[in-house]
Amino acid sequence: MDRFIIRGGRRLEGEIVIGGAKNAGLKLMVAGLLTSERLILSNVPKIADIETMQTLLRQHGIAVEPVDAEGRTLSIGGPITSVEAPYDIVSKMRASILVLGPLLARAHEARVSLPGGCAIGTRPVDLHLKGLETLGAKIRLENGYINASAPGGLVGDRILLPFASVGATENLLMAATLAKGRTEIVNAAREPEISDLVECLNRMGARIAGAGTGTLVIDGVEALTGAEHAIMADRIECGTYACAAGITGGDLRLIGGRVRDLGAVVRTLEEAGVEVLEEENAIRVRRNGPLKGVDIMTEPYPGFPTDMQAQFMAMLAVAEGASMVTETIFENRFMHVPELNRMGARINVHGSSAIIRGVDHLSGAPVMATDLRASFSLIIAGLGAQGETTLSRIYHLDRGYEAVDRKLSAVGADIERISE
Ligand SMILES: CC(=O)N[C@H]1[C@@H](OP(=O)(O)OP(=O)(O)OC[C@H]2O[C@@H](n3ccc(=O)[nH]c3=O)[C@H](O)[C@@H]2O)O[C@H](CO)[C@@H](O)[C@@H]1O
Ligand SMILES: C=C(OP(=O)(O)O)C(=O)O
Repeated sequence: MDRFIIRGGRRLEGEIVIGGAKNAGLKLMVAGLLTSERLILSNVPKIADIETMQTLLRQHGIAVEPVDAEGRTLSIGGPITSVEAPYDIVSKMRASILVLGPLLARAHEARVSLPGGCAIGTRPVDLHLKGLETLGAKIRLENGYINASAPGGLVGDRILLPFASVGATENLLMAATLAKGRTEIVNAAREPEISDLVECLNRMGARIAGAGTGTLVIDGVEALTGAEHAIMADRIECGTYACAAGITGGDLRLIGGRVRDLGAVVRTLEEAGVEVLEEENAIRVRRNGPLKGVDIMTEPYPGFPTDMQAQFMAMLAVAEGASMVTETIFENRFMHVPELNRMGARINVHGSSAIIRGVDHLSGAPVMATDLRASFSLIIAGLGAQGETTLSRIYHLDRGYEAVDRKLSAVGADIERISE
């Protein structure tokens, strides 16, 4: 298993190109299930989850072919030959559940493995299922699979989500594009990745209004066409490198990053003493003064994203004063805390909140990654620490971050990937 060795204490300076967003790209690929024509996606990141999604789409009979030599533009489309999403793929990547709505909408049936929980929480999919039932689907759970059918096709209706779930909004939104009549999703999630998906679906001929607001109105159409779409830049990758600049007192230009996508992250960086400057097609982040403790509460967009919580915690471990981080989205997203404490951090968890008492410095240690963002929080800690940190189980990181060692080395970090 590969691992990273990080020798900390180097200031990061220079430019990092932010890749296409994992959490937009995966859903945009799934949108390829909604048409028999070709969907051409560019700015595709080279990460393991995108590979897994290619495997899943091919399992459904959909062709996924690179258009350029590097495979950063993909052509997706074709007839659906299987409506089954098997356990071995879904258990690898929870976003696989998003094929359920599109399969039902186009093929009128689906058999999708239940995803189960993961390291950060139990993560039920009840809102996806209830919403699809509202659109007329018959759903039966059997042998760990969701068996769903809508022989006459889905029919539009009003769906009130009790919580603004990102995945449920996306599943229902895609399903509704081919339903008969009008669907209204109330209390829809407003994450920028959903707006990116809506933009692409509308290019494919869907009729969706309200992107970026809490109410999506979808007028179903007979069929969707092919289209071309560039995946938005990854706001979480952008925020992650901003924390790396923050802990090292660095100065980074994050190419492709957009302030408007970062929501509450910008204000929180500034409160912590990291300056954020908007430039043309880039964000510049730098820190000259001390890091200061801040309080954070994770919330749906435009609030502070749960996917940035672990990275901020690593940075705040060496801030002046205390910080309180409250996690409201997932019930078990503090797995990085014991590892950060092994590096000298002083963090106590009480229920859904963590108190971080800033220490003078962290010290390198062997640590273990538990999930995607937790992995990067340990890299951030390692970059700011004295001495050497070895991070193992980095397959979690490979799910969602491309070329971490290359990007960080190019801006002055001492980081090495050891392949075994
Ligand atoms: C691939 C992808 O885009 N993943 C993102 C997506 O995950 P995902 O789409 O799974 O996140 P949701 O917004 O659906 O989940 C948020 C909370 O709602 C709960 N819930 C969700 C659905 C449901 O049917 N029932 C239910 O109880 C979940 O268990 C969780 O506690 O949004 C999360 C919240 O911004 C991010 O952290 C993930 O990175
Ligand atoms: C939690 C994440 O992803 P997923 O929903 O795919 O587990 C994430 O991107 O931080």
